[in-house]
Amino acid sequence: MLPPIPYPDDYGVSQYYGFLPNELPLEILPDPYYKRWEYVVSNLQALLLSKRLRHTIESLPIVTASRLRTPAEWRRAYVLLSFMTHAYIWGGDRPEERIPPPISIPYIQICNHLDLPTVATYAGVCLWNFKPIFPEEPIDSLENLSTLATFTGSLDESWFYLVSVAIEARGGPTIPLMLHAIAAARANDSATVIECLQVFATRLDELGTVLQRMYENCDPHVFYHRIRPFLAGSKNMADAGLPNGVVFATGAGNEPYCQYGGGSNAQSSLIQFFDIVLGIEHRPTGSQKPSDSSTESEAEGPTAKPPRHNFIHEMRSYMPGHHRRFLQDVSAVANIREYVESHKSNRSLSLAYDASLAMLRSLRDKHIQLVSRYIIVKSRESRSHSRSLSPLSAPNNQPQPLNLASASAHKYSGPETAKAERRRLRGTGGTALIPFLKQARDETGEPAIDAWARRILSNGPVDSAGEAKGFALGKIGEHADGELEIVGLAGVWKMDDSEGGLCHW
Ligand code: HEM
Ligand SMILES: N[C@@H](CC(=O)c1ccccc1NC=O)C(=O)O
Repeated sequence: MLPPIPYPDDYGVSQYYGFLPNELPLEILPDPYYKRWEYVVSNLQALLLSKRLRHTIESLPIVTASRLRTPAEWRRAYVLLSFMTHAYIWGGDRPEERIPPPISIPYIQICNHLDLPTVATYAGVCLWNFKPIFPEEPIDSLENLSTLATFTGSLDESWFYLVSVAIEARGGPTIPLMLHAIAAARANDSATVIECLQVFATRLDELGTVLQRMYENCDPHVFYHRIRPFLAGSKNMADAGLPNGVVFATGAGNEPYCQYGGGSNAQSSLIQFFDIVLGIEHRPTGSQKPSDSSTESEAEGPTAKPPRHNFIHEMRSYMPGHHRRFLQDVSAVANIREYVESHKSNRSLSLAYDASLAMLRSLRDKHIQLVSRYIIVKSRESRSHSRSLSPLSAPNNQPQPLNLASASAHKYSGPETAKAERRRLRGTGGTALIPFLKQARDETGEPAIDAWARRILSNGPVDSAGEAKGFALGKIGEHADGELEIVGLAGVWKMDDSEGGLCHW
């Protein structure tokens, strides 16, 4: 018996808005018991700039989660506590590692309830932190979206979150669409699978267009120096002044240090849903695609290495529990890749599938460009700027603040070492940025390459013009020395007999 195809409503996933809540986020908690949280968050920017934020939070009366009622209230409370916690940690001259009881106590309760870690995740800053400008109009357009909470009060920060909200809203309808495709593949209804894949590819293409609207209102300088520092977590933050992580002090005594990665769009269940339905596998960062023979020995041999860090999978533990379980259950039924591979002669099916892969890959390409402009370029600029200032030219010759949020995204301490730069160029989860993102992009094209490789091996590769026979997305050519080369979605592949066939070049 095949497992049932998950029904989105059972997991708090909307048929229309996907992982955005079906009911709009609350703009305010209705119970006046929580009014002080609301006051603090609505004045966050002023409290931060005037350096009154920490004292204000320390002086709050302790209120617990006991009066939260509806799911929307729990989500609003998570947003409020996430913003307060990050403002508290990063909103001073130095980061503060001890979170005081007025926020620790309710934050732990709320996160337990929602099955989330005690850190500002993508759900807290994006999914549950928006409102439509005109409530009767659709939320899948940036023109109709506004944010609820921000650290800086800037349009740049709002826009940074809202681009993701618009992507989630525009991508939401692909969830029922692709679940329908899974059901159609089960029923061997290839015409429906093709139709769904075609609509899916078009939608993915639209999401790329929305992604590129980031440049319109989010300035890379503001992002890198003013916004990003507040989104940092407590993991790998020694350079920023949190060598051990943070402690959520509840008054019980002996509370442990904990370390969590900061917010990241890698925590978006929607993007992971795309990978899952298309059968895209993401390997641990830095590991090659195993050949059939090497898998076994790697897993079981006497010199078996411990499994490597798989950042994308780890990010599922930063998703709300319901969403994480939805992805798990969709993984158990995802059959499209297998269906396409077992119907190789159906060219329309392969084309529609490969087009979806190509669109998702192109989304990742656009994203890499965004990361270069918003992080890599900005971080290099800061480095050359700090080189041009000698440490002795600092005002009053005082040690410079370690704080990520008030100064810039890395500490000022004179010329930076190569090691420090490498560290800084890691994402919120400590991944070596560009290689990680490029690997994720390349893995997106792999199922298409696999399908080509198999077809080539069984059918013979090229026609007289050196073009692939009927392959839309790759070109196959023969070099003068007789070597076969395929320029595919994921790069260049060559036939190498010593490697046992087609291999990535
Ligand atoms: C200025 C805007 C953005 C910047 C600077 C940025 C930066 C990053 C960074 C540094 C990572 C590496 C993982 C980490 O450490 O967090 C990442 C991952 C990721 N980002 Fe973004 N991001 C931005 C916007 C977006 C948006 C709007 C999307 C929505 C499609 C997105 C989707 C992803 C995904 C899916 C990953 C995981 C890697 C993958 O699956 O390819 N990002 N981003
Ligand atoms: N990973 C990004 C941060 C990031 O993408 C992000 C963080 C919190 C909420 C949303 C995010 N992404 C895009 O809207 C960074 O390292 O700067």
